[in-house]
Amino acid sequence: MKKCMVIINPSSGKEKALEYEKKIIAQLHNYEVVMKETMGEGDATRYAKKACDENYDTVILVGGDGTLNEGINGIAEQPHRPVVGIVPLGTVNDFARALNISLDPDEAIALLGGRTRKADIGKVNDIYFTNIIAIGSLAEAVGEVSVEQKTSLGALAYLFEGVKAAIENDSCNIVITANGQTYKEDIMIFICVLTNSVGSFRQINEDADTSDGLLHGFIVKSTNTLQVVGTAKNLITGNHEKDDNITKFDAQEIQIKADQPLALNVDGDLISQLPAKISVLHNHIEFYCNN
Ligand SMILES: Nc1ncnc2c1ncn2[C@@H]1O[C@H](COP(=O)(O)OP(=O)(O)OP(=O)(O)O)[C@@H](O)[C@H]1O
Repeated sequence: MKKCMVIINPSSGKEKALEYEKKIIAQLHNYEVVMKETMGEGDATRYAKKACDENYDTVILVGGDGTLNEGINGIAEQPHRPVVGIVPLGTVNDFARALNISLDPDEAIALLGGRTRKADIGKVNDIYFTNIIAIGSLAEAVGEVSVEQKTSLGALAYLFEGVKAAIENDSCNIVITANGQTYKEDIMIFICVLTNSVGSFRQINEDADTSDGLLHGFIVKSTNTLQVVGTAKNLITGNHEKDDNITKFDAQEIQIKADQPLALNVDGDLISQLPAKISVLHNHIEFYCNN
């Protein structure tokens, strides 16, 4: 019988994640299912790695983008990589959106065990990511949103922190190298994205596909308070070309350094620091999805 490990973060989904346990087991009735509950940081990584070591066929990650990122970090390095299922219970769920997985948990559960598609996985230094790397004061502010804020405010928590950081407008100097070209910029934010869903905005990186083998980089220059709102709007609505403060490029590898200590926001959490080497692992993991 095929083996499936279900990794549930009970703190996600407004703390209702465990309610889906029975439905997942019913959906995967032809699998031997082992349930694991995370207690805190690193658990999803450890359980997912164990599933690879023990040749599980499938790993289901039940939680938000944080749980997904941790699970992928347990799988990406391993020679045997199970098919991954996602039950998205986060506030943003960018990767699930990009793979066309319903944000309705019941509909997402109905996809488990069905059609699959391979997707690219990003690597920054020795950490893996599914969706985004961000650098700059805005990226730091978003990374500092607490689990409690997200539980009570949902996506608004990100909006509050983002607006606060944009108004304070702390800039930083970074050097980015990609495709043999070097950009030395005073930035408000730099983002490197794999998919077409960025903080749930779908127009920023509309043409990207989860399996295009590319990193999509956006350098947003630091600007004066008057221009900040216009530039943010142009970024969000995909009007990059008409805004001199935004430079967009695609690459397979990006190197970034700075002369000051700068945190790296990886899939929504501050978990590393510059310097960074970012690369893409093409079609590296197979996911249950609707495509
Ligand atoms: N039992 C638990 N109680 C509290 N926190 C937990 C528990 N298990 C895991 N965590 C933590 O939850 C975080 C991940 O939460 P989640 O999956 O909701 O992602 P998220 O990044 O908060 O998602 P989103 O931003 O989309 O809401 C990780 O930091 C992890 O360490």
